[in-house]
Amino acid sequence: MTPVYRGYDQEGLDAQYERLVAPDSYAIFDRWRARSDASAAKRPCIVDIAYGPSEMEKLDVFPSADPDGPILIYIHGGYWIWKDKVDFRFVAEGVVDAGVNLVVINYALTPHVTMDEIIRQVRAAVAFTWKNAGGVIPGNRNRIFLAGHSAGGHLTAIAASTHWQSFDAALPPEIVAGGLAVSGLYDLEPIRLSYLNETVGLDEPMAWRGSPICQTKMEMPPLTLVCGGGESDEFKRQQRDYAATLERGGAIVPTLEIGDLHHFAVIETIAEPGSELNAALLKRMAV
Ligand SMILES: N[C@@H](CC(=O)c1ccccc1NC=O)C(=O)O
Repeated sequence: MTPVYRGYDQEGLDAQYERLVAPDSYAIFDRWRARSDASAAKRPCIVDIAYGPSEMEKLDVFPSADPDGPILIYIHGGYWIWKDKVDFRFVAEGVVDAGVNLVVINYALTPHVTMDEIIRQVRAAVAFTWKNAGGVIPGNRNRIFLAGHSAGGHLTAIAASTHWQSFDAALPPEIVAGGLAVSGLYDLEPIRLSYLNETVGLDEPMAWRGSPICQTKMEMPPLTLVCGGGESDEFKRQQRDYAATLERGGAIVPTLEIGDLHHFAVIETIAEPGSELNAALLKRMAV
């Protein structure tokens, strides 16, 4: 065998970042969509607000009963290739009744755009939310939190490391109060070396620029990291290594590996009041 990354050969590395981790993956995706449709049908929802000029730069807002409550920006996963905000409206079930104003964002996908462009779009969504909080987006702009799963966990962490005044001189130094990343990718180098890169299209400098583990900043907003105990060794390794890197910088990083849940099971529990993941999220937002 020819080692490609950390002792894994190509097949071994690809297996660590497998597409469909559960035998019933497609049934799970159908259930997410059905729960999302039901969730949108039963509560107020403002859909497809443009946060930028391109087709995919749109977000949906689920207002809570507290227009001065926190704002949670949810960033969906799908290895930067698949999925859409409409698949993750079910997240509202876990947060809106607790007084959190939920924003679920879309972003363009690879190979149509580069990772650099996806990161720019997510940053633009966060900046738009800060500028419009208390206006078109209900909620308190001093309490903007980020959460995301998988590729969305990656985008949560990289957005948390943004130098906002370099991104947009009109912004203050910090506009994010904290974040929670579920099953995130914090190191893109193994992604660049895997089968995923045929579509994701990273080169070495872009993988480095886009890796949260390489891009921590001073005074990061506090992050909580969560994954399932049943995820692949690489997902668990990514979480451990990123937490250790942030902790070397002086941060306190609550870290959870939940039960034996797999990659798709863990995110579903975000919508269950009282679950470990839901409790960790509400705690991060102090609600
Ligand atoms: N591979 C799956 C999607 C996928 O990987 C995924 C879907 C939803 C949430 C997270 C995912 N994985 C990482 O971002 C598919 O083929 O649709």
